[in-house]
Amino acid sequence: MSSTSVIIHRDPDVLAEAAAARLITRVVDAQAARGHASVVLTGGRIGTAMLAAVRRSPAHSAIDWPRVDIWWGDERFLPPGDPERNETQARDALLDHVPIEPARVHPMPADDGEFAGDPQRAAEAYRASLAAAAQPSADSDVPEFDVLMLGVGPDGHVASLFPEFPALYEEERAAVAVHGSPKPPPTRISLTLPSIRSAAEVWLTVAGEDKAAAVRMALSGAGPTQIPAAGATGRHATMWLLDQGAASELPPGLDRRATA
Ligand SMILES: O=C(O)[C@H](O)[C@@H](O)[C@H](O)[C@H](O)COP(=O)(O)O
Repeated sequence: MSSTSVIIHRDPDVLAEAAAARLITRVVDAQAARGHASVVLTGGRIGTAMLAAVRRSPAHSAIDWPRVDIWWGDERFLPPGDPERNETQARDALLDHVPIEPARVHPMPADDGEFAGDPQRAAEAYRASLAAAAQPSADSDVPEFDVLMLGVGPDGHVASLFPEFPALYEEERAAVAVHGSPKPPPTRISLTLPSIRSAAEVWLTVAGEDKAAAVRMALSGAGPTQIPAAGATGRHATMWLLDQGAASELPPGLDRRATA
């Protein structure tokens, strides 16, 4: 049975720091329990700010970084090293500053080499990477993700799953190419809802009043086709980590303030 928690922080900076502390603790606990940890990163401002907060935290040394696997929930299909790529921003914010094993960082392919101009083939390759890392006994085509991080757009999108887009209806493939994204750049690769839902915990980290309506709808029963964030639930836990702006339209009873 999955639980849903809503935790509200004063502002985006406190949200990023608090989410970073929560992530450090969750990774340390996962490593204590099963010897390693598998984390799925998100792009976007708050997702990247959170990674920078992990880097700044002295507690990040409590993580056994060589035993962490890093995946992505989505990626902008751009050339390697493009500053707009989620991988580039995650490396700048955190991954290039911790002793992580390069082979355990699994970026989605860039628009380059054998994948140049072919996001479908890039998505296929990422599906193969996910499947190769899946536990044979788990009868799954993705690894056991301990924490899957997501940002949320004003339209309720998560990863690169946008309202009414075909990728939302994908029930088989773990990752797909997305064309015509309303959020630039237009071509992306994204995990699908079944992959997202396979994670033990899904954390939706959301800041800003422009997201308040999407947050309200997602937590008030909207369907995932209209509000994809509504479909982003974890097997054991779904955590909505919000700042006061993103929480400003929450219905009564869903309003649990973590800080004044
Ligand atoms: O590649 C991306 O753009 C992200 O994965 C996307 O899903 C992002 O998380 C949301 O759009 C929220 O972005 P902000 O936190 O910047 O509002």
